[in-house]
Amino acid sequence: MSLQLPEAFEQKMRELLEEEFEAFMESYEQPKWQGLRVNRLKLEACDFQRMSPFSLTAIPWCAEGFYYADGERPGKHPFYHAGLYYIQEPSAMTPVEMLDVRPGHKVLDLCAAPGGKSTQIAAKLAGSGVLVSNDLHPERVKALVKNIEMAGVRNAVVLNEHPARIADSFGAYFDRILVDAPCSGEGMFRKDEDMVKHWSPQRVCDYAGMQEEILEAAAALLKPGGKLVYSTCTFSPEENEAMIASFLGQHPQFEVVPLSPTHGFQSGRPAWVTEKQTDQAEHGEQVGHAEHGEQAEQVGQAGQVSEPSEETGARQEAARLETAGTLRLWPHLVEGEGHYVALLQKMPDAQSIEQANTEVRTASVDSSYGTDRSGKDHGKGQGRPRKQEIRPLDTEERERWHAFASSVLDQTKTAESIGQTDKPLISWKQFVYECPVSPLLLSGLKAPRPGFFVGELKKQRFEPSQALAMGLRPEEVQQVISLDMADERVIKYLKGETIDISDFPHIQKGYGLICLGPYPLGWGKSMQGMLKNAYPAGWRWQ
Ligand SMILES: C[S@@+](CC[C@H](N)C(=O)[O-])C[C@H]1O[C@@H](n2cnc3c(N)ncnc32)[C@H](O)[C@@H]1O
Repeated sequence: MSLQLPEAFEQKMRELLEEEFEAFMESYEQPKWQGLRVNRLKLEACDFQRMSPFSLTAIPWCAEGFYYADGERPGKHPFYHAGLYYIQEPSAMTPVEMLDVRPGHKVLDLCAAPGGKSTQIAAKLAGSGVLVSNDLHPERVKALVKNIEMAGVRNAVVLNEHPARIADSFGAYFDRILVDAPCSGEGMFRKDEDMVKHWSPQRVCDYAGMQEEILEAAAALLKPGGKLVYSTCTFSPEENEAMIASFLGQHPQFEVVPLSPTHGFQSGRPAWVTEKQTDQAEHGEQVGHAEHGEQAEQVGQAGQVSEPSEETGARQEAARLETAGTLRLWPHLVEGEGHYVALLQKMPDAQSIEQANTEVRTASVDSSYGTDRSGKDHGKGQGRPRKQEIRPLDTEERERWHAFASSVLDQTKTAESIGQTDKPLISWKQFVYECPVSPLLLSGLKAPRPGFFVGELKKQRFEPSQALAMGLRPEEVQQVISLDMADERVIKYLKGETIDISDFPHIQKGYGLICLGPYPLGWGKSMQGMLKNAYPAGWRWQ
């Protein structure tokens, strides 16, 4: 086997898997599975299948998911630039499939970058409701922003925050929460050899600490009756069943919603939650990280650990058994990499522990991320991120927006629907967003995208964003230049070149939406039969 696995990992898996160990190890000899997920904000899976140049095979657990063949490069295709699909590892499509997202829901994706699952959630919301996508790491947030914009999502806010700070601001606001936790990544060893290099038993413990903190915030952010999916791409019981058992032990208002082990998935393994781990959870010393809440209360003043009560012991045991309703995806049993998924529900009658912060504060965001049309980061090169007010557009700014909307968009279809009372147009510096939540909720939070990025206020005019182009349908725009797949101008446009559009005589001076068939690629400005390219530098065909 060319892949050299850490000895301690191999030994641990041998002990856990017993007679299944050989089959598990043989999976490392097999090629990794590659998948893409069709973006239903743009088209139906069956329509994509008809026009796809790739050899697609359905992924059984995701109606929009397909395997593609080795050697194919869907990331290097104009369809990719049109946001028609997202390249996603097949097993990674499972957590959102289990989250039961419906249009109108308020959904939080707490560990979202680079955005595979956020774009999957957005497709399930179908433009109605709210998606808040968060990630702690600023560099990864840039990719998250781009992927959400490329998918044409219009109802998302992107945050770059500690989950506890989001909980302070939003309280129990969300119907659905995804915690796709940072983890030791054992399930990705076949796909990403870097994960192998960085693995160690200590890192498993470190990740367990992070996961517990993230789950604690998620618990406060979920509405009573709401559902939460916790997922990892690792095998270690400490980060999976033991994490869920410990969480349930401390949060009696939550229960596991059992998931069916179909498609070759396996049930969670309560037997792998060892007495040692249960004791650690009960006594508030989850391996390698800080104590929290109820656990910490059990540690006496002199640091002595008190015996858990009979009731606590029974609760821990019940919690351990509940993990049989969670799912494991094994690379030797499914056509995908290793994953773990648990679906939890907050009891409908649970008291909302955290109330939404109703204080009226000056809304402000801290932004140094994301790109404008020139490919520059918002706020980049201006020193450290600065705080500035989010505010509604003033009358003169609104006029600039309306002048743009009435000359470029089809007002009957769009100008009416952008910036209405439930989603006000707000500005941060010169950038304009349609905000799908009350801007007060974003007060003091780092929000690289406090909503759908519509464009920029420039001197005396409004310049539309790439995000707006990707979020529109051609019928919402007055001037559309629709090119066929075979047209060499498609690649030229994606490379940022000026293109000749003299064969579109009806196109007048001004903004036009360049489309690949009916799917937007970006803006251009036409003048005398030529189209000046407005495709952002960071998005261009390489
Ligand atoms: C497994 S990855 C998420 C993948 C993503 N859900 C997707 O489908 O594209 C875990 C993410 O958690 C982020 N992260 C790490 N610690 C975090 C924390 N304390 N709060 C929020 N996000 C965190 C990492 O930056 C990483 O992007």
